[in-house]
Amino acid sequence: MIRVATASHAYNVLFGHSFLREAFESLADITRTADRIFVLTDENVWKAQGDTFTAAFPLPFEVYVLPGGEACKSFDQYNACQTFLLQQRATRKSLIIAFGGGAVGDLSGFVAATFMRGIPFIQVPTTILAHDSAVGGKTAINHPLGKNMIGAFYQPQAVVYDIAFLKTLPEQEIRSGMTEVIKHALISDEAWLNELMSRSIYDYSDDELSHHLQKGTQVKANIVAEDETEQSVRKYLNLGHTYGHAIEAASGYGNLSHGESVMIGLIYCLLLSEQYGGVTREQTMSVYRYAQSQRYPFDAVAKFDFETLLSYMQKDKKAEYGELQFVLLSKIGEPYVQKVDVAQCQEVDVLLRQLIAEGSQ
Ligand SMILES: NC(=O)c1ccc[n+]([C@@H]2O[C@H](COP(=O)([O-])OP(=O)(O)OC[C@H]3O[C@@H](n4cnc5c(N)ncnc54)[C@H](O)[C@@H]3O)[C@@H](O)[C@H]2O)c1
Ligand SMILES: O=C(O)C(=O)C[C@@H](O)[C@H](O)[C@H](O)COP(=O)(O)O
Ligand SMILES: [Zn+2]
Repeated sequence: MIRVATASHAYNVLFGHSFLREAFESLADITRTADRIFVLTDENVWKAQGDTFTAAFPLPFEVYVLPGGEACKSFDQYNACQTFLLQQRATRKSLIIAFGGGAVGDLSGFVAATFMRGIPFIQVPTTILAHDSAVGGKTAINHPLGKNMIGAFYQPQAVVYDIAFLKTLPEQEIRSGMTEVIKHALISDEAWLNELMSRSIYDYSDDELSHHLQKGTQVKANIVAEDETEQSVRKYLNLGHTYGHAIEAASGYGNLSHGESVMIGLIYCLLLSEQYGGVTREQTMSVYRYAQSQRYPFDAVAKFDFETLLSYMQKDKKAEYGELQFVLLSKIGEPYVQKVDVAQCQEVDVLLRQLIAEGSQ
């Protein structure tokens, strides 16, 4: 169990294998005050894991099934959830369960944050990536002009992480989720990064994966306990996301996964960090070569010109007074925030494209 003690609310992240029933029985203090329970999920999750959820969940519930993946983080789906809750006569005493990956979690959290000005919710993550998204209370939907542009900081009452749900994840989602694990290592611990890079992300046993997910969750829990609303150190969790979100948004939400896009952004940030005397080219290359060997889709960068990516980067939530801010590394494990001008941004974009072109020859 990991305790997440944010300024607004403290809660637990429970880890286990096939333990949904026990986990929810242990959360009776939270569930007993709920007049109704509404499970929000998406069609892929419900198809892959709905029967298991239904068999194990110990209380009566209604379910609302959203379109699969990133498509559910839209204004239309947000509105559809609110309509469903109103038609079902949900009240301020109702409880939402977000059963799915980061997309379902982000949308459901925002629905919970705003329905009747806020009702409780519990995260039940079903992806590797959601060791990150289910913790820390960033909830959001996308806008065509930018990723996660509309949202709220709103903490769950608890997170129930049942590793058994990960068994049906497709390869692309293993890759996507492991990016955030690697990000957590990059901002906290070089030895852990090297340990991760000594193995294929596709070969972990349940216990090994659970170990890395708990380490990642702990890194995140420590940071959000210090800075819930991203005034300072929480920005470090955004390593790779300025360029990564731009790639993700430019590719049309859902075409490149979040983690695949962020991995491209991580290499961009390592190249940028080099320019400030942080990491060495050798270190950048070892992460890049590792990511290539794990089939991250670096070729996608060639589909977008720098100006298109820049227009998205300029809407990044870390940008202040018209200036771009990147999270960089002074060394592996030591992040900091740096203002970067457009010319330098472009220079590094060129470097990244060169690296990718050389790598694909
Ligand atoms: N709030 C945060 O702090 C935070 C952190 C990181 C990422 N995010 C957000 O999370 C989202 C990405 O989350 P994600 O990677 O979990 O993607 P996702 O929720 O889109 O899930 C990925 C795909 O896998 C399917 N899926 C999920 N669980 C499955 C399972 N167990 N078996 C089979 N299929 C399954 C989904 O339907 C979807 O098609 C992005 O929108 C990103 O912006 C938020
Ligand atoms: O929790 C955070 O803080 C993060 O930045 C975690 C990121 O992995 C996540 O993708 C987050 O949603 C990005 O936030 P945004 O503020 O850039 O939309
Ligand atoms: Zn992310």
